[in-house]
Amino acid sequence: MIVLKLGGSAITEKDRPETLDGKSLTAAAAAVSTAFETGDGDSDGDAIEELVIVHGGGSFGHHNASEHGVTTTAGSHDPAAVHDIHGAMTTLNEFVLSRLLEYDVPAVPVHPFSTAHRDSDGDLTLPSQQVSTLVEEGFVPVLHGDLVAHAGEGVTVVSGDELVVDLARSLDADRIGLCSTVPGVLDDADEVVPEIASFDAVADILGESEATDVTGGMAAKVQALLELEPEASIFGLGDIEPFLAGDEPGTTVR
Ligand SMILES: Nc1ncnc2c1ncn2[C@@H]1O[C@H](COP(=O)(O)OP(=O)(O)OP(=O)(O)O)[C@@H](O)[C@H]1O
Ligand SMILES: C=C(C)CCOP(=O)(O)O
Repeated sequence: MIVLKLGGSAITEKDRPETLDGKSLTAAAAAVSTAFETGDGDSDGDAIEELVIVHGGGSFGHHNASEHGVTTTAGSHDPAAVHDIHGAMTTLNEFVLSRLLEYDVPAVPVHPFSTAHRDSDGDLTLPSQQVSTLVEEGFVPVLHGDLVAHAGEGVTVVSGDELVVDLARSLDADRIGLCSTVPGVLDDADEVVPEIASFDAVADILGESEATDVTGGMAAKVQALLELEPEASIFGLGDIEPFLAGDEPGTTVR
């Protein structure tokens, strides 16, 4: 079981509201298709059979959430905000799904707003039975960063990264990959840091996203991945194929 996140910064023009990066999305869909269908998808030469995709927001969702003052902790009770933010994410989800379908990946949508919630401490509950059943039935579920019902706050944002971590646990994933617009976590000299084992060791070089982002950029990503038992890789668009083939491109978070 592989959980792969297509970062919003990789598949959209993150600094231009609601603008897709069509070329990058096509490259991502082609790479997933190669691994899923052709038989050279993993190190044994077998096609990948169990894959869950999560995508982020990029220029869809973050701008809308920022305008409405909604973050992962600060909520809203305004139905217009819900339609605006969730609507932007489902629009992007439609783009992602149709591109994957064009490449014969059996992609189907799962919208976290309709299935997940947070309690008053902000802890997320994301039922995974629907996702695992879809996988068993041969589909590739495609979830996305979204809004979720949040006790005491109305609705708050759930990032794709948080969904990845939650799904990796509940689905007992073997491999976790986060594709972003950077080739990995970069040090002060813009070189890829090959391995991260503690947050303190890299806290000084980790920052937020350069574009509008309500979920914390690279720092939040690394922090979330360090909580996981299995290793996770952070890599750029060109490394989706090697990752799905069994390599550990970019930065490995252990
Ligand atoms: N040390 C670092 N190495 C690499 N990127 C960093 C670093 N510090 C901050 N960043 C920023 O983090 C961004 C990646 O995080 P971001 O949350 O934008 O990625 P994403 O998951 O692809 O997008 P989204 O959150 O929209 O899904 C990079 O584009 C860069 O601007
Ligand atoms: C801003 C929204 C609604 C989702 C953000 O998801 P992310 O891009 O994975 O952080």
